[in-house]
Amino acid sequence: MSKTLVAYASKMGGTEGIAQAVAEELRGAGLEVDLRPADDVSGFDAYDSVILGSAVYAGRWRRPARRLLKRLVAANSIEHPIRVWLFHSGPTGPEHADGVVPAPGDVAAAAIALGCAQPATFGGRIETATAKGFLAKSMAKGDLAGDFRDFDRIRTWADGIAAELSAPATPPSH
Ligand SMILES: Cc1cc2nc3c(=O)[nH]c(=O)nc-3n(C[C@H](O)[C@H](O)[C@H](O)COP(=O)(O)O)c2cc1C
Repeated sequence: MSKTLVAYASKMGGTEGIAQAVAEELRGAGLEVDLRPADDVSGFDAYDSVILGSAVYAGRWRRPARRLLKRLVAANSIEHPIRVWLFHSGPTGPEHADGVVPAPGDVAAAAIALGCAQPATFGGRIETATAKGFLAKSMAKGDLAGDFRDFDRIRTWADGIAAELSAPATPPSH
């Protein structure tokens, strides 16, 4: 039985909530799923598919997600092919939340190496109750404050992955 890893790097819990929703959706579709913080993944032997997501801070992925992505590129091989989907969460504020955040260069390059799609962008969250650090706390009082995670969109994205993972493998065409 194939198993899917949903891994995430989150500082204030917003991206963790997205990863939880993705994992729930896949489980609801009958798939076997492990949900883990990116820095708590020991290896990929048990998985034939991985969904990796990170919060975006100052235009970059969080370090545990960057590290895991590098390990994923190294682990993916003809002997053990791993199907990969990426997402990131960041934009907040009514004017930005639906926008696409381009993949940081290292992430874009890794997606090409893995042969997977560039990361899907989901809106982020900055709220007083969960903000960590001086900058986030002051942003939580400004125009960008709020929870802009669209869980319908997130679940629809996860449903698409579940459908791909559940589809019978296509035989090679000759
Ligand atoms: C200091 C700081 C810098 C941020 N930089 C970016 C950024 O460069 N791009 C972006 O889209 N979002 C940025 N954000 C928004 C966060 O990505 C958003 O709040 C996200 O939901 C945080 O995820 P987390 O709760 O999983 O840590 C920033 C937020 C803070 C507090």
